[in-house]
Amino acid sequence: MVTTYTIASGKGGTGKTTLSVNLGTILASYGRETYIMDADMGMANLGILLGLENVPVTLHEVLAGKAPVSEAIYEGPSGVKVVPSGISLQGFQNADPELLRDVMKEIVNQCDFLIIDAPAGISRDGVIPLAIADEVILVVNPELSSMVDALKTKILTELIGGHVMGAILNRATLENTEVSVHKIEEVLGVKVIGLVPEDPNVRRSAAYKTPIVVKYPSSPASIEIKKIAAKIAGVEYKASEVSEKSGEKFLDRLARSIFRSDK
Ligand SMILES: Nc1ncnc2c1ncn2[C@@H]1O[C@H](COP(=O)(O)OP(=O)(O)OP(=O)(O)O)[C@@H](O)[C@H]1O
Repeated sequence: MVTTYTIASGKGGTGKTTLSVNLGTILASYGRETYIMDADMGMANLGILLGLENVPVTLHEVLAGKAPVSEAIYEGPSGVKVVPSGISLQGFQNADPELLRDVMKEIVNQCDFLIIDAPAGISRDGVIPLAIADEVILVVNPELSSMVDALKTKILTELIGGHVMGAILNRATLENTEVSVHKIEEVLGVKVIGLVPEDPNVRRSAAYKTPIVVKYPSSPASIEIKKIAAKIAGVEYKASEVSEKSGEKFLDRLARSIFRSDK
């Protein structure tokens, strides 16, 4: 069974951390033992999104050989386990990304799912998460530049022996979408496994240091993230609330506009 997913993109700011935190939270809510690990060690913000920015031990200390991974595991919403990276530059400099594989192996032994939030770009610490995951999921924004960077990341992943499972189109809107799903699938050569709309509640929930799927579970982005998590877990997604069902009507319109054929 696939257990380790790296959420990557190439371009920065596409929504990797947001999706890692929220997918991890939903997978944990299914009662599956789920870990989220912040491999974006230079620009760590997974811990910040969950209010864990001041914890004493992080992945930095683990990768510097100063602490066992068991001391860097914290409990998040729905019982998801979180391994944050530290926010200090010194901590980043002391961390050896080569040890990431060993840390991952230790975690994989105790979980159903491990979600790795990868850094942007193709630095050494960015390449390792692409190689060690069972599957890489690319996060793409509806812009050509984002698609080009995702393509580079896909090529790199395959060069180093990794595998890309699919792409998530994040921050999709009805109005400004430079690329359709068809185009993304054609260019990247992978399936689009989800379409997450631009949603102001993503930022609002970040301000509350709470995943949107917890703070605003019926918001359009939450609904789509739940559908993606259901696909990953191999369970059927069921809209649970009336507001969730009405949110789906908007999402249907969005999907129709973005799935348009532009061959
Ligand atoms: N679907 C969305 N709707 C609205 N805002 C979003 C959405 N997804 C992400 N954002 C916002 O975009 C910004 C970048 O998101 P995030 O930090 O998750 O990206 P990232 O890819 O992890 O960034 P980095 O490459 O810097 O680590 C954040 O301010 C976040 O709130």
